[in-house]
Amino acid sequence: HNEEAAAKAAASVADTGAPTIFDKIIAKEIPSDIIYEDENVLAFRDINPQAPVHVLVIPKLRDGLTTLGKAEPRHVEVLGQLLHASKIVAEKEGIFDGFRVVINNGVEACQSVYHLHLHVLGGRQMKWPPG
Ligand SMILES: CCNC(=O)OC[C@H]1O[C@@H](n2cnc3c(=O)[nH]c(N)nc32)[C@H](O)[C@@H]1O
Repeated sequence: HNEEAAAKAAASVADTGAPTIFDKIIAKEIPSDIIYEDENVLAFRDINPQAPVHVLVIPKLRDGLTTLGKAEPRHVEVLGQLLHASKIVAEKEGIFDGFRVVINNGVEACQSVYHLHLHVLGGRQMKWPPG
């Protein structure tokens, strides 16, 4: 029970709505290996890949979307755009026949950057259940 309380406390501290490193990537203030970009979405390689292909797909305008848990009806369009962009990334990366899309929500899910992002993973045999 203590673990749960600690995780909840950590999540509340982590999810402050403060700017994140992803703002600098969106603004092209720091470099990233961009795989796909349109008006609303940016997809770039993860700096610490957990598979041969590991790409992050994020909304360019955060609009309160620090985590999936903060999604509101006004976010439905961009949530769909993120999923569609994930499919485009899988096609571009040649992993269409085997890819995983992961959203980590909160500290217990190991979310570390509080700007909603989808992980597109592939290029190796995945396991189930995930850890
Ligand atoms: C651990 C999963 N939970 C999570 O929250 O994922 C956040 C993801 O963002 C990645 N990342 C962090 N900083 C940077 C950065 O400056 N550049 C890039 N290209 N990726 C970054 C990190 O490796 C992690 O997989």
